Amino acid sequence: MSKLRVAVIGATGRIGSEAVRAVEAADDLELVAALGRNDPLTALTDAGAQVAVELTHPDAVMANLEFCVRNGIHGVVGTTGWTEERLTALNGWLADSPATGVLIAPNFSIGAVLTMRFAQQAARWFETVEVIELHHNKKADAPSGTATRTAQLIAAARDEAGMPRQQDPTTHGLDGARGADVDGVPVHSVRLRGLLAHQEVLFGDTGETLTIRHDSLHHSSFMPGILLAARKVTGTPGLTFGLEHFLTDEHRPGQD
Ligand SMILES: NC(=O)C1=CN([C@@H]2O[C@H](COP(=O)(O)OP(=O)(O)OC[C@H]3O[C@@H](n4cnc5c(N)ncnc54)[C@H](OP(=O)(O)O)[C@@H]3O)[C@@H](O)[C@H]2O)C=CC1
Ligand SMILES: O=C(O)C1=N[C@H](C(=O)O)C[C@H](O)C1
Repeated sequence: MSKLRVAVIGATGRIGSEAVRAVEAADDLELVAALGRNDPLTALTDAGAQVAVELTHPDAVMANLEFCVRNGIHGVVGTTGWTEERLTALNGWLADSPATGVLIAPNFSIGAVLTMRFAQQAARWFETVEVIELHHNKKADAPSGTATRTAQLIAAARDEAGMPRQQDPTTHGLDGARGADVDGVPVHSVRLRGLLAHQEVLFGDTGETLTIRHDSLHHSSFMPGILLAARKVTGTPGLTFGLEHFLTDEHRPGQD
């Protein structure tokens, strides 16, 4: 059987370099291009890439994806910085290329996907909730894409349950002391040398708290999700947001 032809954009980066190794090690995938900042996107079409794994920077991702979609190359996207406006632009390109699929994953690690799921479940049972995300000190964006998505999912679950916005009685404080407001959920960002990617979702109600914590200790935590997405995206036209949509029981440990 012929191998799926995969390219990595952002191949010199922290996660991109790990993705290059993971694709090279996969029996059913062939790494056909590994692009750094100065490489032309035409290297993707020249190499006949079927899937491009995009792991760059919020400033670069849109141009890269526009090129991919317009050339019928499926996208697996880990880069952060997604807004409604950006998603609308991407959906416009996809409408002109209906056979092409793009998966955007705020987080490729199974633990982070489950954290978001559990947080959604807990959201309707606690009056108050805050998110703390902790990352390495070279990270370009804050809050993290994962924390933003987590807060959005919590807010949606609260809305669905008819819960009011949280009240914040703080009247005195320094700017930023209460974090960023994502749909009414405070999100706090820590940047610390030595960390990689971590998140706590804290719920509180009368006399009790619940903390859901996830730690990515190595970039290898993201690789099974990236490989799964590369394999599935070719058969999933249009935009998919969140790795959870690609996960099935067959991907559990010991199922192969
Ligand atoms: N969804 C997920 O599970 C994960 C997502 N991420 C996200 O992936 C992205 C990359 O993270 P990370 O690897 O830590 O970042 P790095 O800075 O280590 O790597 C970024 C890569 O993109 C390239 N790049 C940066 N800016 C540009 C630009 N303007 N044009 C073209 N190429 C550019 C860099 O080239 P150069 O080396 O020359 O600067 C490098 O190859 C971030 O958005 C991060 O949040 C990260 C981990 C997991
Ligand atoms: O920059 C990182 O490192 C990470 N970025 C993603 C995010 O912003 O959520 C995913 C993970 O947290 C690692």
